[in-house]
Amino acid sequence: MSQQSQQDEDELQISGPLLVGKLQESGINPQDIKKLSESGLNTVEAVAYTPKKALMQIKGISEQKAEKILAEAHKIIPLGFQSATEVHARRSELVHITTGSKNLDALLGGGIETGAITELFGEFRTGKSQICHTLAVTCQLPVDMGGGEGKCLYIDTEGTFRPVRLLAVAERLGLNGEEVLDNVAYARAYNADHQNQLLTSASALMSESRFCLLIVDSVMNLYRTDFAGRGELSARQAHLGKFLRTLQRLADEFGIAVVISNQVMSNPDASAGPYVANEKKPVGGNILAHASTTRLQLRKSRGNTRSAKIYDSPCLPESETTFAILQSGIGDPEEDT
Ligand SMILES: Nc1ncnc2c1ncn2[C@@H]1O[C@H](COP(=O)(O)OP(=O)(O)OP(=O)(O)O)[C@@H](O)[C@H]1O
Repeated sequence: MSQQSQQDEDELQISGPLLVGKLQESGINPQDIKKLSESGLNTVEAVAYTPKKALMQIKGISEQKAEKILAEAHKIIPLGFQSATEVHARRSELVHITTGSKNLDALLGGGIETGAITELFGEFRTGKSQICHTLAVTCQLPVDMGGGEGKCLYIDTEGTFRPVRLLAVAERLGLNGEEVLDNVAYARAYNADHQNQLLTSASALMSESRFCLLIVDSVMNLYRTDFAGRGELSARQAHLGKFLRTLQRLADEFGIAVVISNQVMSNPDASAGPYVANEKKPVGGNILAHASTTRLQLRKSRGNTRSAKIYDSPCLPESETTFAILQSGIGDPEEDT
C-alpha cells in the first residue's frame, strides 16, 4: 500500500465511515464480509442501513446470517432516536462546496451541501455540465477555501465530460492541473443497468480513499432511452428508485455531496403543481422530486449569464440569482470583464 493510500485509509478510519471488515471483530466470518463488500456494502454504515430482505438477496447470505449481520452492525451504528441538539451539532459540521460563483453559493446557503443530493435542472446550454466540471475541481480545495478536501467521482451518461475544462478551473484556482485530474475518477455509463452498477464500484473507491463529491451528469438520459414508452414507465421508476436510494445511501454513509443534473420537458398540465404555464418541468416524476434534497432550476439569460432558482429545499427560501459561465469555469456576471 502506498504512503498516500495508507494516509487516506487512516483518515477515513479516524473521521469517516467504518470499513465493513470491522464486522469481523463482531464474529462475522471473512467470506461473508467479502460477499457484502462485493455487493457494494463496503462500510458498516452501509450494512446497517440495508433492509434484511436486500441482504438475503446476496448469494450465500441466509435469513439467519442476515439477522446476525444486521444485529452486529446495529450495535456499532445505532439507528435510534437522538436529540435535536445532537442533530444540530452534526449538521453544523457539514461542509459546503463552492460552485465558483459567490451569488450561487449564497443562494445555496454556502454552496453544495454534503450528505445530500442536489439536482440541477434546466434546458440544454443552461450550465448544468459546466457547474459539474467546476465542482469536480473546487471540491478538492481545503475546507477554509470552500472545498471538501476530497476527490470527485464523475459518472457521465452523455459523453460531455471534458478534462480540459477541469484544467481551466484548476488554473484559475492555482491548483496543479495534473493532481486535479488524478483526483477525479471518471466513468462513462452506457445504459441504466450499467449506471446502477457503477455505484458499486463507486462505493468501493470511496471506502479506499477520501471522496467528497459524486456527480451524475445526467441522471435521466439513459433511463429515457432504455425505458421508452408508457408501458415501461413503472419499470423505469422502480429502477430509478433503486438508483436514487443507493445515491442517498452513499451520501449518508460517506458524507459526500451528490450532484445530479437533469433534463426538462414541456409540462402538458401547466395548472398542476408549482410550475407556471409554458414552463418546462424536470423529468423523472415524483421519485426524482422526492429523492433530491435541493432542486435548482437553471435558465438561460443574456450572453454567458444564467439564472438559478431554488425550486425545492428543506431549509432554503425560493429565491433566485444569476451566475456566469466563464472560460475558467463558473463565476459571477461581474467577474466577466
Ligand atoms: N470554454 C468555455 N468558455 C466559456 N463558456 C463555455 C466554455 N465551454 C462551454 N461554455 C458554455 O457553456 C454552455 C453549455 O453549458 P453546459 O454544457 O453546462 O450545458 P448543459 O446545461 O449541461 O446542457 P446539455 O443539456 O446540452 O448538456 C454553452 O453556452 C457554452 O457556450
